[in-house]
Amino acid sequence: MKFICGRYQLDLSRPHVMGIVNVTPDSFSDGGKYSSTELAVAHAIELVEQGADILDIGGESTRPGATPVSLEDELQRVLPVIEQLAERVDVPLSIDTYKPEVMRAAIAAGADIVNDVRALQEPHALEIVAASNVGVCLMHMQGTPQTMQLEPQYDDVVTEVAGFLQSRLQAAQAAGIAAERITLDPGFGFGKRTVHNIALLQQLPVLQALGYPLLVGLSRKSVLGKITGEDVDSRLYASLAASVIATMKGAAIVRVHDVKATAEALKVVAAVR
Ligand SMILES: Nc1nc2[nH]c(SCC(=O)O)nc2c(=O)[nH]1
Repeated sequence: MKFICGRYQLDLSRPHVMGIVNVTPDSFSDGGKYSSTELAVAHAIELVEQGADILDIGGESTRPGATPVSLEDELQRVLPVIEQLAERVDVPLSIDTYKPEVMRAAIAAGADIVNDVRALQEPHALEIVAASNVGVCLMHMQGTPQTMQLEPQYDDVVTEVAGFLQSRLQAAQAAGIAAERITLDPGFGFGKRTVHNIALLQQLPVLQALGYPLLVGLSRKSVLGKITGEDVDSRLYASLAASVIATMKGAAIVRVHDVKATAEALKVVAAVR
């Protein structure tokens, strides 16, 4: 299964690890010695050394209830990191944003993938991606980061998420984005309760049947906390279990914080799957 993303063409027949690089001032507690750019770049390089196949750079937290970040602030955070990494690492760089202006600037700075939690629904997002040769991840979210966890409701979450992703696929194809440039993502935790997240993981093969590589992000998420009782800093083992389950059920890419542990676990999956 081929994924064309900018300068790269990935063979997704083996599971790939996408390392998370959060470039938000509060994501690196360094006492102000270095800027978040230097720390983010150093962290990203370390993730590649640990086995990251892809880096996902994000300047705005989309966690439930997260405060929105201005366009200027997001650009100032992510562009220097992408520019430096484009020269220093040899893996696809993904920009985790829903803002079309950030997509445009990040692509110009060297991003190979647009990872959009809003599935290119913002005005001009489809055109910006179509005019490039970057890969794209179309993710499902119900509501917005500010509202999505207020009593999310579904009649049948898997059918509804699949239907949304199909509608976004049609929009992407209509805009001229080639199928080989597209991955899909159920958006674990984005407007879903534990029962919904578990159903989506259990029935991942239904989404895989849409015919596109699946990207899954469960790393350290609250559904794992609900299942294990562990807080966010103690969810490595649960995250590894989630990555193994997801890839055994067909996920092609897992988006994680803990790259070395996940890369090793996925070597076993690749040997057995
Ligand atoms: N494609 C994709 N992008 C993401 N960005 C975040 S940010 C929230 C967090 O990491 O807790 N989650 C995801 C995800 O699940 N899929």
